Amino acid sequence: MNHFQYIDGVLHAEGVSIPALAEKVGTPFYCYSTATLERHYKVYASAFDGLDATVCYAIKANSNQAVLKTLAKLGAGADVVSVGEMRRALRAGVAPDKVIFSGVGKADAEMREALDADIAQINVESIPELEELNRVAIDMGKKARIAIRINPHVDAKTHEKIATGKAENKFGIDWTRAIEVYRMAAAMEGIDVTGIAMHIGSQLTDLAPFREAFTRLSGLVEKLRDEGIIIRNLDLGGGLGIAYQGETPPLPDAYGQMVRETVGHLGCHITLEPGRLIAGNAGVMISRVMYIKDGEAKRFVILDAAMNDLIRPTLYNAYHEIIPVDEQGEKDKQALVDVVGPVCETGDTFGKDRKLPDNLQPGDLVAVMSAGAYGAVMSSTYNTRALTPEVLVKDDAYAIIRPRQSIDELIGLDRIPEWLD
Ligand SMILES: Cc1ncc(COP(=O)(O)O)c(C=O)c1O
Ligand SMILES: N[C@@H](CCCC[NH3+])C(=O)O
Repeated sequence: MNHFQYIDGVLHAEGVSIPALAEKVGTPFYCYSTATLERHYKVYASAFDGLDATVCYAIKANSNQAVLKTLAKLGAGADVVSVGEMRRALRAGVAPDKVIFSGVGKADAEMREALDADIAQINVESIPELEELNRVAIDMGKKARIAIRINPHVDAKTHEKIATGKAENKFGIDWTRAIEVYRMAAAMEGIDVTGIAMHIGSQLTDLAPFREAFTRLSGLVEKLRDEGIIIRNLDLGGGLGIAYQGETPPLPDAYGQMVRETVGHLGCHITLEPGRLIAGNAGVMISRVMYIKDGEAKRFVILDAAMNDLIRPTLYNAYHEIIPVDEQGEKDKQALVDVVGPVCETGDTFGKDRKLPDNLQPGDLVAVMSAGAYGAVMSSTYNTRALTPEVLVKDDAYAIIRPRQSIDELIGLDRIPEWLD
């Protein structure tokens, strides 16, 4: 069930009217549905029923404290990639033993804080990082529980900027060198080898690359066992895609079945790190039309949101459906327009040749759909535009979970060196 739908002629988020919300919050803003977040988490988690598995939500997708708390209350763990994200997860109430620290380059201070917090596992991505973690752990008189992230050299068949499992990608240790690096890690005083990790990319719409990668992973675990290196935790990463433009990605149940088939026999604890699947379709970005400009070649709909608010179309040529908040407008869609923002870049375009109503007016609201993941978290203040506010709805209630930043506050962050005074 979709929790963003037309009720009495206007788009609602659960029981909350979007135009009413826009009046109160101003535009643009992000709006998330609690019911959708919860449903996605539960559907995903239940795909692993009967397995010894933990769902560690990849908080990079949407790390607002209120979103994290919503998921933490359902029992979600967290996959974090910086000390900032780790603090967010712990502050939102995620238990430390359900926190996994991923990422290609962790600083000493981040390793120390992670060891102090006694989180479940640190995923190591290179030999130098392993050596550094060993040094830090010995210095602290601790043993770091680690997994080594393996790059399986599998093409995830996704956008090149979000594929992570190919030989030319910076992520993980080549699977061909895995045994050698595990031997090295097993001999280190400050390291406790507990797991193996993999994440081959994001927005995958086919199970085949996962199946290939996990089969390779399973072979590695068996080889490591032969060497006397016991792997207790398999971290399978995230990556399952969502529908942005009619894609039909596999459902979580089919993914869960494939996990059972490829690695179920190993008897390991399994960690999963979904991000987009949980948050993507649980959020929309609401924006107001500022101007309609009829150019010689095109009609442009100029929104008050821009690439700084939602970078995905600019960065990945990503498709986000754009719909009028007024239902009659949705029925009358016929004009082909380019939907753009006010930022001074040609790439500040949310969609080209999109169908919107002919009579769309300045002041009308539109919703940019599927914007709950990698939306607000990737926003910036480019063109000295304040960060976009975020709103969470639950039934008929709403809460502003990140207020609109004032522009003066933003400018006030700069410091003038004394020689300019
Ligand atoms: C290590 C790791 N885990 C999990 C994720 C979450 O991916 P997704 O949002 O595609 O589920 C990412 C991002 O791609 C990642 O790098
Ligand atoms: N930011 C990307 C996903 C990156 C996944 C992180 N490893 C997107 O918006 O599609």
